[in-house]
Amino acid sequence: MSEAASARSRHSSPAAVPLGPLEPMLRAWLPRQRWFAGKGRAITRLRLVSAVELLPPGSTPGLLHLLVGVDCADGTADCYQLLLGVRPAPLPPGLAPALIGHAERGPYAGHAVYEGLGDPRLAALLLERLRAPGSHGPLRFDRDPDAPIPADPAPRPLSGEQTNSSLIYGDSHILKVFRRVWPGTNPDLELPRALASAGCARVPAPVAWYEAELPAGPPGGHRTAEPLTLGVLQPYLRGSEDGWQLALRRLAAGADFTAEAHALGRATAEVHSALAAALPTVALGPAQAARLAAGMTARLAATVREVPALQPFEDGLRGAFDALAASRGAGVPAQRIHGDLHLGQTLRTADGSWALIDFEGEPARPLADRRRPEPAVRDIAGMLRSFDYAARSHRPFAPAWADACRAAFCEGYARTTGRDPREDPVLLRAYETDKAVYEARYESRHRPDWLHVPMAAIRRLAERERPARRMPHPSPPPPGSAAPHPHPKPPRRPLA
Ligand SMILES: Nc1ncnc2c1ncn2[C@@H]1O[C@H](COP(=O)(O)OP(=O)(O)O)[C@@H](O)[C@H]1O
Ligand SMILES: O=P(O)(O)O[C@H]1O[C@H](CO)[C@@H](O[C@H]2O[C@H](CO)[C@@H](O)[C@H](O)[C@H]2O)[C@H](O)[C@H]1O
Repeated sequence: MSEAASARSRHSSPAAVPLGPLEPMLRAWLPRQRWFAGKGRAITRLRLVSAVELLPPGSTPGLLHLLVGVDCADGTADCYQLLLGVRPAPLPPGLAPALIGHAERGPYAGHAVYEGLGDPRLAALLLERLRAPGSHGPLRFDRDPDAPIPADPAPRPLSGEQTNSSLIYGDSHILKVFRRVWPGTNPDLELPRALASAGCARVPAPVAWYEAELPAGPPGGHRTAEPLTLGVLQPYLRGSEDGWQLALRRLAAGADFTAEAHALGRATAEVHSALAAALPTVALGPAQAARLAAGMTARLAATVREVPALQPFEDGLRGAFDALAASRGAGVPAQRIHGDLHLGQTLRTADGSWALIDFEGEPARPLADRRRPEPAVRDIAGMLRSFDYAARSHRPFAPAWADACRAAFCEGYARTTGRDPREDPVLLRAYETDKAVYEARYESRHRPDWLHVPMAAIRRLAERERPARRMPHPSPPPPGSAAPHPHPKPPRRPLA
């Protein structure tokens, strides 16, 4: 792309860049975006944190990279990454759906401003930047020098529900553009890089990435020189299907999923073992267990305020967290984990193996929390909840299917690590409860029609029943990581 090759970039200081004319259109557009986290909160102010023209002023199209601070009436302040295309109005028909608005004054007067990722020319320019690393104002583009990136593959935006925005390039690579950004390396770059260095092939290895260095830090963050991770390019696993879609297809066909769940348990265990070997681990003692339980309890209280349907169950749910604090941690290892593991974060690849993706952690949690070591059971609880989600999205609800998958997943996990997660029932129940509470808030904010799914789990988890009765008792752990293990059988009793 000749434009890209010859492009200069211009970094303007916040004071010099007029967000003013763009502000009204962005105020209207931002809350409509799937990735906008401030839904339901009134925006009080937009602030320009950084602006870089990635093509020389006057280029057609122009590409404006913005970091925009969004202040809300409830006192929250987030920072979002926007890539805006700028062209003289009107937009070509193919770009019409990407329109954000028309600038009436300022340097872009008479221009249409649109979602730049929807423009193949601008998407191609972004890849060029990643192919030829270097700095553009506060933006720094990096790549793994040993990993080839093809020139000019056709880009297309990934459709579907997403926390961020992704572009697929010629079916060979996928670029995730983070939307809400924080100071500090995003675990979705940090952990896959660590896993790649450790030789773990279960996770696509980042081949290029870009960051921003803002000496003053963005709004809502500390004043820090820590870079903000903005995007990661990784190989696209062509012909793969995500675990959620696969599970739903199996359910619709009345088919078993336990072999896949078992293999998924093994894949998860492999990733956990590699992360534990590559990055620091700590043993959970009384103070850490109390801190974890306090965090879960606080999250429950905050969620009850936001989702009143939870209120009748609050005491029962809190019991799971009290039990965690009372367990005093028991020396359980805490390590870096995936942090938001569910079926939609798994890909069954063309060769039939499982890969894990999206190590960002729960998008609503502060980055510092997400980068803290935690018991691996947190991920296991996430996946167990996901089997329940799948079974509940099927009519009629298929509890035995979910139970069998949950048991198979734990057995697969145990086969690789030698420890069955069900041997830690207090921890597992606390994490499952915390996840269901998170899901209630997530669904009430993003997909109210789905709220009944976590609510069903909440009713079950709030019963003050002994946790050991929740899942079939594990078979004795195999005497070594490589020990053969019989194929999992469905439990006799449904869990729901
Ligand atoms: N390496 C990959 N190969 C193939 N598809 C991928 C890959 N990474 C992500 N995807 C697809 O993109 C979707 C969104 O990716 P994800 O990392 O979960 O983004 P987000 O954080 O925005 O939710 C996934 O559900 C999956 O379908
Ligand atoms: O966007 P992410 O994939 O990072 O994760 C968020 O969205 C998920 C939904 O898309 C949400 O997952 C919940 O719904 C799934 C079914 O759509 C289900 O498999 C998960 O178990 C359930 O938690 C996830 O919690 C949220 O962080």
